[in-house]
Amino acid sequence: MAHFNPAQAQPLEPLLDLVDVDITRGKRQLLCNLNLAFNAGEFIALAGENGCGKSSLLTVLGGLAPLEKGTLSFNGQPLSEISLQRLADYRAVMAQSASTPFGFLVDEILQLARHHIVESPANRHHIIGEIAEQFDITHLLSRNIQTLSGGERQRVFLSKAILQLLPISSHDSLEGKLLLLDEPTSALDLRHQKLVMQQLVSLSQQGLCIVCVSHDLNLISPYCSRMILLAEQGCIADDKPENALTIDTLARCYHTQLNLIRNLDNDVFVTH
Ligand SMILES: Nc1ncnc2c1ncn2[C@@H]1O[C@H](COP(=O)(O)OP(=O)(O)OP(=O)(O)O)[C@@H](O)[C@H]1O
Repeated sequence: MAHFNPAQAQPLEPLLDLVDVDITRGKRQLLCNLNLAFNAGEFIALAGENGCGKSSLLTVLGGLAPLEKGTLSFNGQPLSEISLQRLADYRAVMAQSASTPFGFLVDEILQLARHHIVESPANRHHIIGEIAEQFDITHLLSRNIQTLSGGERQRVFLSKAILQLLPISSHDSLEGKLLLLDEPTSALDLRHQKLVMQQLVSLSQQGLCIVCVSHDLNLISPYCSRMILLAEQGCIADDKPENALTIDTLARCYHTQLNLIRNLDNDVFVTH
């Protein structure tokens, strides 16, 4: 896969540009006058307390919910003007409780992810096989999705979202594409948490922009390139994780006293 170097890239505009956006759900204004820009090759963690609007923001970023106020452009074009069919080539979303009401086989679900891509069956089989190996689901390919454990299912739906975006040729870059993940590691054991984080870093190094909602700050901090903390109806920190996470931002986010430990590499760890 082509290697993407963000330092060499000189994008004229961000991949995703959010200007003065409000998000309201029911009678509650969740986010107000939000301004954010996301670029190719970034791995961005999105954190904040329960109910602050992370999933709602993700659905807006993915073009799955209309904008009430503000503008949102994707690759320089208003997101609302891009058809869902075309959007499927450029952005994939993994919802918090991704599931299916039908008893598909895992392999069938992964094949569905590439239905919009014109490629040979052999190519499709090869790419699915590679991703299945990377996310440790090869042994699950012939299983009924409804019989899988929570963590197994989570790895299948994460693989599906990634397969939707992978180019036909491994020589093509993932630059210009966006992966939106809502708590993709919440059901994973330690080995699979680490495996998923390493794979996400690798994909972002190939140019993919990843926005990942997570409550597990200690898991994601050493891997993400940027951390956004949502609180007080907006973004209260947007920086490298070691700068975004402070006693003050954590207290504003979670309304409780938390402690921070820094290691020699300046990685930060949050403790109670
Ligand atoms: N359709 C809806 N109607 C009314 N309220 C809604 C609707 N959708 C979401 N909400 C409310 O909006 C708030 C934000 O929800 P959202 O799912 O975005 O939060 P979140 O930050 O992702 O939370 P969590 O960490 O618990 O996943 C919540 O209080 C939720 O109850």
